[in-house]
Amino acid sequence: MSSPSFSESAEFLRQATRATLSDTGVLTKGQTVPTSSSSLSCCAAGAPGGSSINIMPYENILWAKRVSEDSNDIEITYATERGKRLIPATTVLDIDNEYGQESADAVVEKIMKKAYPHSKPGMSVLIILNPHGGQGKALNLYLKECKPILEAANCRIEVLKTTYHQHAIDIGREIDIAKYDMIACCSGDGIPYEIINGLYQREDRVEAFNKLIVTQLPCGSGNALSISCHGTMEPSYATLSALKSQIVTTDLMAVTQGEGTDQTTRLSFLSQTYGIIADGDIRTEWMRFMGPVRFDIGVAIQVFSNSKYPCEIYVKYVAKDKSDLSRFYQEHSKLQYTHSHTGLDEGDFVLKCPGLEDPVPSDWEPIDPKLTANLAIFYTGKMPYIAKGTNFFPAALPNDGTMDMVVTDSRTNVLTTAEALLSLDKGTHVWNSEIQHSKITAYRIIPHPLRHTQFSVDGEPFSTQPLQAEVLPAILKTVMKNGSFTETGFSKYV
Ligand SMILES: Nc1ncnc2c1ncn2[C@@H]1O[C@H](COP(=O)(O)OP(=O)(O)OP(=O)(O)O)[C@@H](O)[C@H]1O
Repeated sequence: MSSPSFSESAEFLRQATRATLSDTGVLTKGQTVPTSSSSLSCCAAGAPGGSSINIMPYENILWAKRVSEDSNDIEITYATERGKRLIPATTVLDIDNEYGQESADAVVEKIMKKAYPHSKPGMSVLIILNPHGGQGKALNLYLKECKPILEAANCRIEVLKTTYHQHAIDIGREIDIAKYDMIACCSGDGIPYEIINGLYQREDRVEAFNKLIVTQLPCGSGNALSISCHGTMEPSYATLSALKSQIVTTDLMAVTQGEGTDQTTRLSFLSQTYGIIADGDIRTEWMRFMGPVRFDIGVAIQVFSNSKYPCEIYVKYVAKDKSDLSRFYQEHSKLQYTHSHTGLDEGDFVLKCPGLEDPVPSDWEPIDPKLTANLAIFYTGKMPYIAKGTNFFPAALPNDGTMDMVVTDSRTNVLTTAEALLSLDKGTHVWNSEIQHSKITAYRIIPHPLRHTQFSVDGEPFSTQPLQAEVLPAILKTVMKNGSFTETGFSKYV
């Protein structure tokens, strides 16, 4: 099915509508500009005397330009709600020049500055599209929801489709970084993971991470990056957020397995898990046709069968118990996380922890062996939402230099575990006294090879060799709608 082109979906008002600029948007009086009921989109307000005032918020404006050299009328293209998604629309306005002798060009410049306070208009965007993503829906979602917004915002767009498993690693390793401002992954979480790792494997990785913004336009079945950063699962809303939001440099986690020359390190932006959750994902691979619900089923099966995953875990804590963690969160959540960052150097990518062949450092603590002999869930993460409605790491902060760790014991009453898992949407599970929740900078986990299982790193299967991870602070440029992660509600409880 072909998607509506921009000109088909736009609503043109041929006659210029009188308008003025306000602090928050462009105001039109009397005549109605196409509007929507969404607060994110344009909204109409009643004015005294029955005439209406319509507000087109700057955050929805994609482009402004003079209609022609002979006219002072200004054509504005903006995102407006249609059903559940945003589409571009265009209107022509005769904007009051109440700012002295300003020319129409100066008014256009003013609108564009207000429309793009955090980013460059007309970015050069490389779309990495996984045609199999989201049970095969990714291409259609891109054409219908993302492309019209990108085109209306005058982005330079190049699309690369992945044609084999891990293709995006090769793309990240080989692309000409000079050509792009942003890599937008029209996919699930697998493609951003691969792109980040491809960039990491480049000789010029410092330049690559200094230059490129990596984001997700949610077209997969797991879209944690978009939910955590854009606060939405809707690709058109995420596209608007990708173009407009503040750039934040987030921490990543370096995950190492193997020793000496066999050592491999991968970057993880989301999470690593071992035990029930990893098994729930891996053992239900065959249920992929069911979509995300397969994961819930997998976890429920493991919880109710009281599965345990014996291992040893050594941790470098920053905030071990819940009260330390609350204090740490209060201090760090107030910090400003946005900055334009071009100052990385090779030292930022060098691992600081000893290799797996070396002893665990003396300032790392073992988790109680009685617990790890009966481990149910080991989960470390950097982003709050690991799936829609799953607020697993509500205390996660973009660049606090830590990862959040959640550990549970299979000896805990099944109903207590189930209750904790049922409160994942609110993120209140971390307050359950049976759940260990800490902020850490590094860990080593050594599974006891008793059963056939795997680690899951950003949703990708990793073998059950010993695994070590450490935080690489503030190295990935991404965009976050409010300059930080999507609200989790954690601050209400600290
Ligand atoms: N053309 C392709 N053929 C086979 N595998 C592919 C292809 N393109 C990408 N992949 C693989 O698909 C996997 C999942 O990608 P992605 O996260 O985008 O999709 P998803 O719909 O969220 O799937 P998942 O349910 O696995 O999270 C990645 O491991 C990636 O390497």
